[in-house]
Amino acid sequence: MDHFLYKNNELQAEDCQVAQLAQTYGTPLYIYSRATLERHWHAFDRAVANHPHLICYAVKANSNIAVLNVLARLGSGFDIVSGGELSRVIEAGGSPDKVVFSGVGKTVAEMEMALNLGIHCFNVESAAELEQLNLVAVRLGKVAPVSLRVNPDVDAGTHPYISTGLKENKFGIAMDEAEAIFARANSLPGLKVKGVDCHIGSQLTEIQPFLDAMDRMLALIDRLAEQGINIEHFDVGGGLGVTYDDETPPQPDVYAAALLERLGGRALKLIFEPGRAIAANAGIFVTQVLYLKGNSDKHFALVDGAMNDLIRPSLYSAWQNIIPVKPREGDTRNYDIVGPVCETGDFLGKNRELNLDTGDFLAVRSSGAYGFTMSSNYNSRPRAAEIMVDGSRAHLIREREKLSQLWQGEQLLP
Ligand SMILES: Cc1ncc(COP(=O)(O)O)c(C=O)c1O
Ligand SMILES: N[C@@H](CCCC[NH3+])C(=O)O
Repeated sequence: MDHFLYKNNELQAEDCQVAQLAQTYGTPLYIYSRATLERHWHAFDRAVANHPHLICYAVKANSNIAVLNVLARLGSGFDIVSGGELSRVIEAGGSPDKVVFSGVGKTVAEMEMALNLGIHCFNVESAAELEQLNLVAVRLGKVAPVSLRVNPDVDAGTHPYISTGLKENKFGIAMDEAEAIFARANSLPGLKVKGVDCHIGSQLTEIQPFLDAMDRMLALIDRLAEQGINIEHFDVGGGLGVTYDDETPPQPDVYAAALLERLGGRALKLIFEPGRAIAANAGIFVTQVLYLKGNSDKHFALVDGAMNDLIRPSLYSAWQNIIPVKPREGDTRNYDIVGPVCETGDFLGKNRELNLDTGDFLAVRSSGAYGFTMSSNYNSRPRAAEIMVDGSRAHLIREREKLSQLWQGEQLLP
């Protein structure tokens, strides 16, 4: 069930009126639905309920502390890519022993932090990183649980910028080097081999690339077993897509059932790292029309939200639905919805048929993932506020940035 629906011709966020929220908290504004976040997480967890598993929500999709806390309370694990994300998980009440640490460039300080907190597993992405992690662990008198991220060289069929499982991408260890690096990991005193990991890309709408990757990874796991290297878990990564427009990605139950079937009775624990599938449709981005302008063939709606708040349309030419918070009767016009940033590429959507007036609120749907987390202060614009609705209640979970925060920490020369 969608928790952002019209009621009496007004957009609601759960049981709250979006227009009222926009007036109370100001725009641009991110609004998340707690019920949707919980529903999406449970959909994943239920899909593998009969198999040993851990759902590690990918923090990069939406790292607001309240969002992480909602998921931590459900018992979620977390997939992190930095010390910053790890500290957010801890602040939000997440368990370090359910954290997997992905990323190609972990620093020594981040390794130390994660070892001292006792995370579930490091997803190691290169031979060089493996050696570094071993040194750090030995120095601290610890043994690091490791999984090697192997690049299965499959085409995820997604946008090139968010495809990660091809040989030409920077991620993971090449399949033909994997066995030797596993053997090396197995011989190092500071490491304990736990798993195998892959992640082939984001916003996948077909199941086949996941299955192709899985076949290659399972064949590797079987070869490792022959060498006496026993793998406890298989981390399948994230990447399950969502509906932005008319895509029909598999639902988590269909996706998980297909993976479980491929597993063929192997007693491997499965780790999932979904980000977008949990957070994207749990959020909207609300912006207000500042000015309408146009000429005989082009109409622009200048809104107070911009590419610094929501960069997906500019960066990936991503299409996200833009809907009026209070739809008007009457004729529509073809608008480009553009922000105040001084870039031609600053748009939230192009060619949208809408009936607009100055002061109207618009909602950009599916903005709960890779929205706020990718925002910036470009043009010295303060970051938007974030709120979470929970039934008829709304909670401010991050205040709009104040102008003075934009230069905090910067110093004049003496
Ligand atoms: C290693 C890893 N895990 C999980 C994710 C989450 O991906 P998604 O939000 O597509 O589920 C990503 C991002 O693509 C990633 O790089
Ligand atoms: N930020 C991307 C997804 C990247 C996933 C991170 N590995 C998006 O908005 O679609």
